[in-house]
Amino acid sequence: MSANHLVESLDSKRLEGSILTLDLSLLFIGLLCLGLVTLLADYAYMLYIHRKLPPGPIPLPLIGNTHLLPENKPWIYFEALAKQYDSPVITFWIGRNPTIWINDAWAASELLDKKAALYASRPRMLVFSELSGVGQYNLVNMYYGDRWRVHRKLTHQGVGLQQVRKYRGFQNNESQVMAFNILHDPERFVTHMERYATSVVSIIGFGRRVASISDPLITQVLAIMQRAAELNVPGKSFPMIMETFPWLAKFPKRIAPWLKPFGKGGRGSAFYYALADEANKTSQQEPCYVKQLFREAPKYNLIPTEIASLTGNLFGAGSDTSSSTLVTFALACCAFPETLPAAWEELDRVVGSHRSPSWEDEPHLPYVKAFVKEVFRWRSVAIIGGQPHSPTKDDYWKGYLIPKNSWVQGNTWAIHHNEREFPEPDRFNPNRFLCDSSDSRPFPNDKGYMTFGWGRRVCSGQGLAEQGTFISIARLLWAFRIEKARNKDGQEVPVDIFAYTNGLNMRPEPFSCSIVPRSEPIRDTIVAEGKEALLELSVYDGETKYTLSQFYEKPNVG
Ligand code: HEM
Repeated sequence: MSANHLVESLDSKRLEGSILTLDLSLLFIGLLCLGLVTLLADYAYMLYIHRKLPPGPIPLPLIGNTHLLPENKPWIYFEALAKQYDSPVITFWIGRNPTIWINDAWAASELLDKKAALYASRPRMLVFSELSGVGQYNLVNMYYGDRWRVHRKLTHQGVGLQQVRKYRGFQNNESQVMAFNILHDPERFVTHMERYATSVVSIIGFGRRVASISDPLITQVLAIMQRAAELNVPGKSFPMIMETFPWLAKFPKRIAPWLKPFGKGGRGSAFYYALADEANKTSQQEPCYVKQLFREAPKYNLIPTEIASLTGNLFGAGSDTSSSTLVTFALACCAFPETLPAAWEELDRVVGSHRSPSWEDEPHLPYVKAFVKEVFRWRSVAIIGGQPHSPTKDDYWKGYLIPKNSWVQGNTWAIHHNEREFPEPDRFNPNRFLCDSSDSRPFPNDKGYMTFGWGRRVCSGQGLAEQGTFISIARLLWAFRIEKARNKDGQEVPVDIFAYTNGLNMRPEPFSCSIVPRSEPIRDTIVAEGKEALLELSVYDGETKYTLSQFYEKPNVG
């Protein structure tokens, strides 16, 4: 090759290189422009829709309003937004999705109760439903439709209003055992409340009681439920940030460490199915919910994951909620001792010392009933009304659009915190629920609270929870003086009525209190009734060979 040829060939290589670089730059610029145009078009659409929706902060492209979310307790922030925009119904964009927050009882009733059929569905819930692995196999998450109807019907066969009266015997016994345990071990009152609530649903589901506070159903399952509830509150950290950026969930798990906490999904299903199958084969009890489910399974083509979710929901939806409500009751007693003498007077007059309250006493205990309602209202456990509802077609509220399939959440905190219905809302005041009291105000439903949700998705276990909460609070009020603890110097240890967990189901942060029987005759009655209750409950004694930890590495049950 001559020197000339060499120079020419070098030049042509350089030229080719330059053309390639130019091509790549053009491609890059082209893609950038396309991306920018798409982003602008998408943002223009967001702003266009935003104008039609209930008021709320202007969304940013892609992230919507997510950056505005507080680290903790967003329900307080949404309550403030409703005041700022002077509208009980507001819009808050989670990423590119507008979510609608209802902050007032009348608007909630108008939309979710009066238009129950329209708002009977759930929206897409990436974190709570899809990544958890059970999604549309669980009643709690299901879109409205035939399968939801089947699950709702089956759940009612277990804990519907007709059924729960039959459970009064063992529910009362378990509550007597709770009082007996608290008498002997008052420091661990929270654990005894958890055992009580878990045991009641365990007897219903599996015909087996939870006798010990170290039972894995309490130490493992309840702990995981509480953690899951904390993770599923709208927020800007993991995992909820994936509701803002759903594409983050599309990575293969081996290269996406943020998806690791979701494991293989469905291990809870495998555990609950194993418990159900075991109880179906071994339990001697009737009625026993799992036996009924296995009998109905062929008729409704229930797959194992569905059997697992129907039984698992008793624990997932029923035990933490019920026990947290009782912990709130204890906190209210400590913080508002002035509300107790009226309850004691009523209980002493109607019940006396030689027996504890029964359901037959209920009509004669109006103040205690009002006390229970105020516990449900004051610090409602499902603080944002459980899972969101979703309209099955476009709807309008005061001319504002509520789009089909959108995320519509009742903010129970704001609803129960409204000065108009509940003056001085942070003050625990049972008189609000006495109809002849000057503290009582109009409310859109007869119960006077919205603790159990709305419309067709109203809590399936409401009857069981209300029945159990009444008998337990009546008994604990009758049995004990529940007061602030005292330090070494005899001074009261203050309690903080705002120190609550950040979960979807909230409960008071740990606090110490003093729990002593109100009199010697009452102490004797607690002991006698507790021992008798244990004897009566012994028919439900039993063991399981399964714990949740055995299922950590096992796949879904199909
Ligand atoms: C104090 C106790 C309880 C409270 C405060 C409570 C509250 C709630 C709330 C607010 C909802 C959502 C309602 C809605 O979407 O409008 C709900 C749903 C549900 N609850 Fe409860 N609950 C309690 C106890 C129970 C118990 C004991 C069970 C069963 C044993 C249960 C089973 C369910 C189920 C299955 C759903 C889903 C219903 C559906 O989506 O169709 N809950 N609960």
